[in-house]
Amino acid sequence: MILANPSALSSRYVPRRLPHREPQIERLASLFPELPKAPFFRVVQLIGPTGTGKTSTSLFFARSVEQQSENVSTIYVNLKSLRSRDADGFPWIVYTSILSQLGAKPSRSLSAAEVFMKVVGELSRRQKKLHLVIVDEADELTGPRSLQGGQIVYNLTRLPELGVSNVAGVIFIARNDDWARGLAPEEKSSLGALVVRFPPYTLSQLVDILLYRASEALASPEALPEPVAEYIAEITVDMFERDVRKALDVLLYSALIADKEGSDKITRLHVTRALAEIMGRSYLDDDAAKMLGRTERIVLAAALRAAGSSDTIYVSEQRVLEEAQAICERLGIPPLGRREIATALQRLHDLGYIKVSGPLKIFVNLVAGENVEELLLGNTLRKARGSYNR
Ligand SMILES: Nc1ncnc2c1ncn2[C@@H]1O[C@H](COP(=O)(O)OP(=O)(O)OP(=O)(O)O)[C@@H](O)[C@H]1O
Repeated sequence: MILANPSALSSRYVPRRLPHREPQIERLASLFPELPKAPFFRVVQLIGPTGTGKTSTSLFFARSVEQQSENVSTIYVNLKSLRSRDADGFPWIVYTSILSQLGAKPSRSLSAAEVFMKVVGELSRRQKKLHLVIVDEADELTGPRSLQGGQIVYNLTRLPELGVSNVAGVIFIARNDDWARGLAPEEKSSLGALVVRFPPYTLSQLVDILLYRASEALASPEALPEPVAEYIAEITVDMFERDVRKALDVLLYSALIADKEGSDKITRLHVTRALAEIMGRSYLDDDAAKMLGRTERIVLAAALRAAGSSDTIYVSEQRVLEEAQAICERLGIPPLGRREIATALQRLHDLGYIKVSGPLKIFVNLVAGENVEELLLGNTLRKARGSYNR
């Protein structure tokens, strides 16, 4: 089996190394220089788009501090997974989650404010321990939740003022700076200005990360040839806004497909098939086909033909153009102009049948039955024959 250690590709797994996140880890360490000894309370924000390693970096840092001293203990809350529809109930759930991580039993009869005071009491009671609080998906806190919702940011950032001396700090993780804009003014000011930024990974960084993660999860390094890792990285840049989580999902699915086939390595074809599964391709039926104009039908049929005869997931605009002219010739109609084809491609992109990432990269995001050409071109063909017969 290629996939020797699938859990090493799971989203909860924090790897032993985080290539290309060394600067962020060092910056975090520099913001908490006293750890794992005496605490000096700090509030830090980790900001960056999806899949840039924010959560992993925070947990990696926490783990390295915990390894230096058994007195250090991390409290991690993910606000998305605790999300509650009831804004008033939300802080109660958050404080309750913190309380249970401190080993105390929450009680339903307490209000959110009372549970928070219990958290303060528990922290003060555990003087031998030094805590680091990580609040992930902090974007969930903005707006009414922060104001009506028990002022979670306000409370957590004022722990020292409440007499808690054994919390080293709170790390808030969010996707962009806007999250703080929705906070109440007093909460915003308590956040301070310590921000660690997470820029999206570059293509070559994605390749490095894929090869490293594959080395932990796959049976041998040969199971993921470098050109295939580059191919996954390219797809991640073009289609998934450089989100490394998506790259790892494609790697995991590709490895599963390769294993099912009994292959000893992952190929581009496995990646292509994995991608189709992940993207949940659209399905073209009769009704959907009726919504398309004649040029769009011809161009879509051309893109499907080009994709069918290609060994990569992309086709170029030039290949679509050649196929489209061949179809026009067969239909006995004048060839389509470049501009006409470009407009049709844009509309097909807007409808989600294809994804255009430049003239060389058109991905056909469509599953079609065997009769797809009849579905797309049947009418045009019959009309063309009719006018020919007349
Ligand atoms: N530099 C890296 N090296 C190895 N794996 C990484 C690296 N960065 C991220 N990953 C992996 O990518 C996945 C997503 O990372 P993580 O959850 O840390 O991103 P995030 O920025 O917090 O995303 P989100 O904003 O969606 O929560 C995880 O499985 C993580 O282990």
